[in-house]
Amino acid sequence: MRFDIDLRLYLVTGRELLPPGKSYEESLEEAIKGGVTVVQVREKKCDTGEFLDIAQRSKAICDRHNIPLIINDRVDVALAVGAHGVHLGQTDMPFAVARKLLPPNVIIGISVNTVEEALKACEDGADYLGIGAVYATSTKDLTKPILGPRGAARILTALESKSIKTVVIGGIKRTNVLRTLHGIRSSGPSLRGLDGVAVVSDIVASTTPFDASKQLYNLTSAALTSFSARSAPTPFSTEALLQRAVAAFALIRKHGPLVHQITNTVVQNQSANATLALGASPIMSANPREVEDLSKFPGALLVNIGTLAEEDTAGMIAAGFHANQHGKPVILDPVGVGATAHRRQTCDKLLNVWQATCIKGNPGEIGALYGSDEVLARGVDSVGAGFADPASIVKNLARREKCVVVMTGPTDWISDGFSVLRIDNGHPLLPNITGSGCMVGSAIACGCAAVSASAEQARDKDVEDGQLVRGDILAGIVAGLLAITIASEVAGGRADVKGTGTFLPALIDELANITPEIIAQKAKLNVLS
Ligand SMILES: Cc1ncc(COP(=O)(O)OP(=O)(O)O)c(N)n1
Ligand SMILES: Cc1nc(C(=O)O)sc1CCOP(=O)(O)O
Repeated sequence: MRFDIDLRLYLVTGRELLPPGKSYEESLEEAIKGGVTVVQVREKKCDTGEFLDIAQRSKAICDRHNIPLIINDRVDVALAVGAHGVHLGQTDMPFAVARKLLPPNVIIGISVNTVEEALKACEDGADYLGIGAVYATSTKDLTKPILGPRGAARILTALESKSIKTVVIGGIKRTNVLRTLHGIRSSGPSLRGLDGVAVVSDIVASTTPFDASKQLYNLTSAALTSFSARSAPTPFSTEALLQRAVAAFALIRKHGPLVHQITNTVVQNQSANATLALGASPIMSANPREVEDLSKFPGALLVNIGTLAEEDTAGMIAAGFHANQHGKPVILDPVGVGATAHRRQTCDKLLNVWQATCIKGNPGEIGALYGSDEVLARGVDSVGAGFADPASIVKNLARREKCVVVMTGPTDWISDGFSVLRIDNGHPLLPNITGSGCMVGSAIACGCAAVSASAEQARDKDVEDGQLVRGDILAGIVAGLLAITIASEVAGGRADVKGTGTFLPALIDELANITPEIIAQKAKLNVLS
């Protein structure tokens, strides 16, 4: 029977990173007191005698606090100090040899960077996997590709049927740990997530390792507890969702939340006017120097890659990162992502840094993100008849990206990865004005901003709940979609609207005129599953 270790906060040591004046023992003990649940001694530069000495001193501290100790690379050192386990990389002693040398109760963890390595380690009988590197790190010279949360999630998806424990490593910090845990989950039915995170510099390089590990532990523990308490959401009826969406719409007017929009130069003005008409407050800025401050206001962030200027990308990356950190919903509008390799690479980069709350696109854009060529894009537009099975496309992409996916068109298809819904509101003039899709993105962002601001106002900030965003996000998204599509119907039906030129100002007027009652009355919403 092997040790059953709690992997929630796995400290990997790094003596060379200690801040001046902090001893190794002091730092380790403070980190353990803060919440570290397992310690790995990692020494890459010392000889065997020094390694043994450090391992013995670490073991004494860990024993005092009843925390298991793992030794990096060296089976002999692990045996000599009576460690609870050994961590082996792909080029270290082969698993089978280490297994033979170690007592049966000593655990073996294996580093993996690919699905193949993960499956092989499971077959061999490893006790846990260290998946990495998730992000760039200066703690180690990486020789394998950086996985990003989505690459790590692909490994977890391949482990659907396995019971092996997993942690991730590489660049994990207090600022990104929630986003990491939320993003790295299997796309399969089990939705399995990680068992913990392994951290070096965010704890070891800190002058206050107690605080660092306490925060990391609280965030990780709360997130993992919230995942284990959660199964597939309870199914809901069309009527119930409509009620939620109507309530969410009313919150836009009640809170007037800030909607930070990094959007393209073609539509800035009309997106800002649509946001104001709905009752929210737009701010249009891609400047990396101010996105952190903006992320502190309740509301939402919209990232629209429509005119993708080089200088805007840094702002998009930083804005999403800080929005995740402050619990703000992030809406990605991947305009024209199918049109160029640069747009595809940019979306990949964005989605590997931050976790989107909602991805909204036309069929060409959603197909390009999904990796399907069933519907092709011409520039920013979709071409062809659409997907044969749009419900499966939105549901599968939502599961993969851990967010709500909205695919717009005469019918809007929406999924959170569990339910699929459709909305059949809209007017034929809507797609004929430039930037109508971008305004839909702004309306969705307004709905998300409202439910999030309302939930943030109500929550007890002293209790860590492990959530990345709060509020009834699906209802907020549906509220935004219904508001703009219904407003387009009313505007398009007006006698003074003669074509696209008169339609746009009428649409802005009708966005301002729309009420919860009009939404409840005119919604063509259907929950399909
Ligand atoms: C928990 C955890 N995961 C991965 C590693 C990396 O181990 P390895 O591949 O052996 O590389 P080095 O740490 O030896 O540089 C780890 N140490 N811990
Ligand atoms: C020891 C180690 N192994 C990695 C891997 O990818 O296998 S990354 C890494 C260093 C992690 O340090 P930090 O938390 O400071 O980024």
